[in-house]
Amino acid sequence: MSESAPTRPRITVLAGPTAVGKGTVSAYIREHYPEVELSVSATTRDPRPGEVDGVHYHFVGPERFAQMVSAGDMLESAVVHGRNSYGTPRSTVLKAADEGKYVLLEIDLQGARQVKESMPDAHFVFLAPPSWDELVRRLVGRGTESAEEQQRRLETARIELAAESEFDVTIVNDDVRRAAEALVREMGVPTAPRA
Ligand SMILES: Nc1ncnc2c1ncn2[C@@H]1O[C@H](COP(=O)(O)OP(=O)(O)OP(=O)(O)O)[C@@H](O)[C@H]1O
Ligand SMILES: Nc1nc2c(ncn2[C@@H]2O[C@H](COP(=O)(O)O)[C@@H](O)[C@H]2O)c(=O)[nH]1
Repeated sequence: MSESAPTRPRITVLAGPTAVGKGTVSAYIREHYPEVELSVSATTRDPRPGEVDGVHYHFVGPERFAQMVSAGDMLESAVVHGRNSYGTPRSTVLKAADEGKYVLLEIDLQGARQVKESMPDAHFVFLAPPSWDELVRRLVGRGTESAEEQQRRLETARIELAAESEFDVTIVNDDVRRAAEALVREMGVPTAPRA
């Protein structure tokens, strides 16, 4: 019997409600799995303290963002929480995928739906909170948004939680390391037990 052909890594899309821990899980993967290519999105939102341009996001103005969209430079883009624009630069994602890298996109539900249209073979992972109360605790505890913005994000969160069944798999983020290790396994990244 002939050996089966090696499978190429699929692009993985990670979505989930605000403050569930997508960024925290991605940061764990950045630190522990440098072979994973984390897509760096463009956004019109202002940087939070500690966020680095080109690492966490490409921080751009609304005009530059609109130019990128109209030039077809975005794989997907959306206005998230009714306020700022976010988008995935197409060329870096496709180049990394062509090179056979494990690519991870951390994006919102609208973006995930757009990627599903253009790349139905991608792998769609939903990150869920242990409970609604814990989600609220994390959002408030992060302390990066005003009370008004927190309210807006929680309204979006209700919509995003209702869309969980659109995803291939759900990972509950009850523990960052456990959730991140589950995600890299879902991505097919070779893993070794870690101390
Ligand atoms: N497993 C966890 N247990 C406890 N706290 C967590 C866990 N994962 C993340 N957090 C905390 O929850 C807060 C929100 O996490 P994070 O910013 O990563 O969420 P996010 O999903 O990227 O949010 P957003 O969509 O709003 O950008 C942070 O303060 C983070 O430290
Ligand atoms: N559709 C897209 N959504 C994105 C992208 N990059 C991030 N996001 C999502 O936006 C919200 C808010 O992020 P925050 O950093 O302001 O808290 C969150 O759900 C992200 O996943 C993107 O390129 N496209």
